[in-house]
Amino acid sequence: MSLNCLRFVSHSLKKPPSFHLSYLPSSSSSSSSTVIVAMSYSKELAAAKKAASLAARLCQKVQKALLQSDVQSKNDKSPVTVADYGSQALVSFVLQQEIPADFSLVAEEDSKDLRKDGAQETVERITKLVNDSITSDGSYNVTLSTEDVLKAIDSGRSEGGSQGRHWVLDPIDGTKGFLRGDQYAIALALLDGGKVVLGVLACPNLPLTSISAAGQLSPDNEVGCLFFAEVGGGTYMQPLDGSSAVKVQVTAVENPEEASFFESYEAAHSMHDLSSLIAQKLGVKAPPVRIDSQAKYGALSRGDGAIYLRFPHKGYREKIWDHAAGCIVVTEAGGVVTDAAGKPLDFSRGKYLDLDTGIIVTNQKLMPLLFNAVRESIKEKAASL
Ligand SMILES: Nc1ncnc2c1ncn2[C@@H]1O[C@H](COP(=O)(O)O)[C@@H](O)[C@H]1OP(=O)(O)O
Ligand SMILES: [Mg+2]
Repeated sequence: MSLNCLRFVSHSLKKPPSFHLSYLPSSSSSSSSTVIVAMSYSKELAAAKKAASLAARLCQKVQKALLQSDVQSKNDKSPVTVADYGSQALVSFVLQQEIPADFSLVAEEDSKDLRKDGAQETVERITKLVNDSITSDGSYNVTLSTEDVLKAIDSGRSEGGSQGRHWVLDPIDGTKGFLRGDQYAIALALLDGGKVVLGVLACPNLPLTSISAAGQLSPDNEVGCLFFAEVGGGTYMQPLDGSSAVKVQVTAVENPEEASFFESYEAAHSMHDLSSLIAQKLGVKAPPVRIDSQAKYGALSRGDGAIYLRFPHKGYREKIWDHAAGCIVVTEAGGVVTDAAGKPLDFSRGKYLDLDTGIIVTNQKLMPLLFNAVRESIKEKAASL
């Protein structure tokens, strides 16, 4: 049991902020009293924030160079490859330094392609980026070799599951957005016993103030948000540069006519025609706000929009790293995240989410209306095929 796990016995305990309560059988076999274990994940949360912020800085550096480069190299996918692996290596390194015990990481990348002939130069670029990030932070007096970096990437090979603790990482969520110069996120969560207990979303290009319904950024708008949430502790947002955090809440909008909705920028990732039908049924007036990555969950958690609709095309299987951090960021801000059948997302079954058709997100008041509109629209769409 971790050091930051507090144990006490109570019959009328109120849930304290930032603590997650779970019930265990009493350690005394003769007693029938209930022992309540209050878990604080503050050390893990601090490590996750540090890891995601450093990875965001690494990604920003690569994206800046990419956007300044000529047209030909903009068509080249290698910058995102380098940033993706670099981000995973860095997050893995920081987490292992900060929380070494029982380390387990479920992450999107592995080093297979990097160990192939011809990849040496890429591995060296990644290693340099990671070492530059470690040096600029100043807390770790080490220089990683290329093999250290490959090993750090490969430590993300865990399968997750319902037992124990597992970090869950998408090192760059929204690679298409990253290449376009738009939104992307570094998404990191912790599972404990199959439940998401903390989540951090670093969104380097998300404005600090609400994004407009048109999704347009004003040129003087400062960007770079870090959202973080711990079970029972609410959701907070702070600038990625580290200044103080503010508590955020999903919108209180109850009238769908006043709601706006988020969906994927990429039509290949979510059926825009289905979300348009749902919005029409609900009476939503605003046009969809299309942005890449789990930045959608972050924006929703602070009330920029009221609804997030995600309906991948047939056959696509959702991965846990694409939703774990976003899900807790929204639920701790008062929102609800379910699949299209109204069931909560189950992160305990390994790398994949086993869900019905799609993911819908909104506040508690709007969910019943949204759920009905989703069911009707899915039926209508199926009947028209
Ligand atoms: N065909 C697909 N349908 C749905 N999601 C997809 C598909 N292909 C990739 N994705 C994933 O969607 C996420 C981005 O969603 P959005 O467009 O809403 O930002 C990424 O994690 C991306 O995975 P990957 O990270 O492997 O590219
Ligand atoms: Mg992703």
